Amino acid sequence: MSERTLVLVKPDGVSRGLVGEVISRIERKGLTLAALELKTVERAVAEQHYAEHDGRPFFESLLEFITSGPVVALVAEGPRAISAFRQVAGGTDPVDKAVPGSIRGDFGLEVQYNLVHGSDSPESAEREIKLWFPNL
Ligand SMILES: Nc1ncnc2c1ncn2[C@@H]1O[C@H](COP(=O)(O)OP(=O)(O)OP(=O)(O)O)[C@@H](O)[C@H]1O
Repeated sequence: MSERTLVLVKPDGVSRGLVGEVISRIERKGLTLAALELKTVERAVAEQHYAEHDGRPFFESLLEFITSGPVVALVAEGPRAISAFRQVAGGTDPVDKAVPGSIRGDFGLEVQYNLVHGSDSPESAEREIKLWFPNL
C-alpha cells in the first residue's frame, strides 16, 4: 500500500547546495515525488510545523533557523514512505545517531543543522502535508 510523507530540505541543506543530493537519494530509494516547492517559511507555519516542540529549550532557535532562508518542501510517495525516508535521512543527531550512508550521517555535524525533516507517523504526515501543500 502506498503512503505519503512530508520532507523538508532545511535552510542548511539548501544553502549548502544539497537539494539535488537529497532528491536523488529519495528517488534512488524508489520513492516518487508527488509535490515539490522552494519556499521561505513564515513564522506561523514554522510554529505549527514544530508545535510538538513548543516549550523545549531549543524551540526558539529552531524557529529562527527554519525561517532563516528558503527550504525545499516535497511530498514523497511509495510503500512505507514514512519509514523509508527516515532511514534515508538517518537519526536526528548527525554524529551520534545517523549512520554513514544516510543523508545526516554523510553530511551533518550538529543536531539543529541536520539538513532534512521527514514526517514521523501517518498522523504527522497528514497534518504536515495539509500545512505545506493545502491544495494537494
Ligand atoms: N537538542 C536539540 N538542540 C537543537 N535542535 C534540536 C535538538 N533536538 C532536536 N532539534 C531540532 O529539532 C528538530 C525536530 O526534532 P525531532 O526530535 O522531531 O527530530 P527528528 O524527528 O529527527 O527531526 P525532524 O522532525 O526535523 O525530522 C530536529 O530535526 C533538529 O533540527
